[in-house]
Amino acid sequence: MIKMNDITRDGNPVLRKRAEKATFPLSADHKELGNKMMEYLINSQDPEIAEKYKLRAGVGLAAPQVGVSLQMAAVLVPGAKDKPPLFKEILVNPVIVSESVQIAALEEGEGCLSVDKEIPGYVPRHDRITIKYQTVDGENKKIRLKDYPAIVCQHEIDHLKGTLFYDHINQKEPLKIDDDAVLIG
Ligand SMILES: CC(C)(C)[C@H](NC(=O)Nc1cc(F)cc(F)c1)C(=O)N(CC(=O)NO)CC1CCCC1
Ligand SMILES: [Zn+2]
Repeated sequence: MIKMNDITRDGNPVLRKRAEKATFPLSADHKELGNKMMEYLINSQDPEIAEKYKLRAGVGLAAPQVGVSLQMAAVLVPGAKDKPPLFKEILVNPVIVSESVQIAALEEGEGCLSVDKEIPGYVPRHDRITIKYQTVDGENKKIRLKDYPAIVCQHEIDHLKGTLFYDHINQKEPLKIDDDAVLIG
């Protein structure tokens, strides 16, 4: 199982590389990697397992964060208690094909499993996006996302381009954001 010490941290060049496109059919190793990344998210959201293995509760994990420069990311956005997840998918070769003019940001700012320090500030993103991606079985999908799931997917797709969340923060005025930006609580 993936544990915290398997997660690459800021400073590791793999986090700043543009990840390689995955080719199909996916190798057994790449399929396994996707499942392991999703398993991390599931484990990390289980209070007992997270406590036992000291896992940070994660909603998304991109392959470069486990040292593999491949265009693949697992996303697991939990739903309300005892409800199914809002969004659960392993995205292969994801591409944002359209994005709203409307800007959105998490009210609390963002963190990252690969960044150990807190970096305050709004991370401006798009409130709604349309993503095209392939599943691990090579099926082509096109989905529209908004609000928190959209933020998570933008954060993960950034990792595949070597971008980290704080690259988007206004260094001079971290808490400055468009007046009409949607703040997601
Ligand atoms: C960095 C960390 C704080 C661990 C962040 N989790 C999070 O924001 N809260 C969270 C965790 C849950 F399990 C369930 C839940 F609803 C909320 C996170 O997983 N990521 C993913 C990451 O680092 N991917 O590379 C950072 C988030 C910041 C904005 C979107 C993803
Ligand atoms: Zn991250």
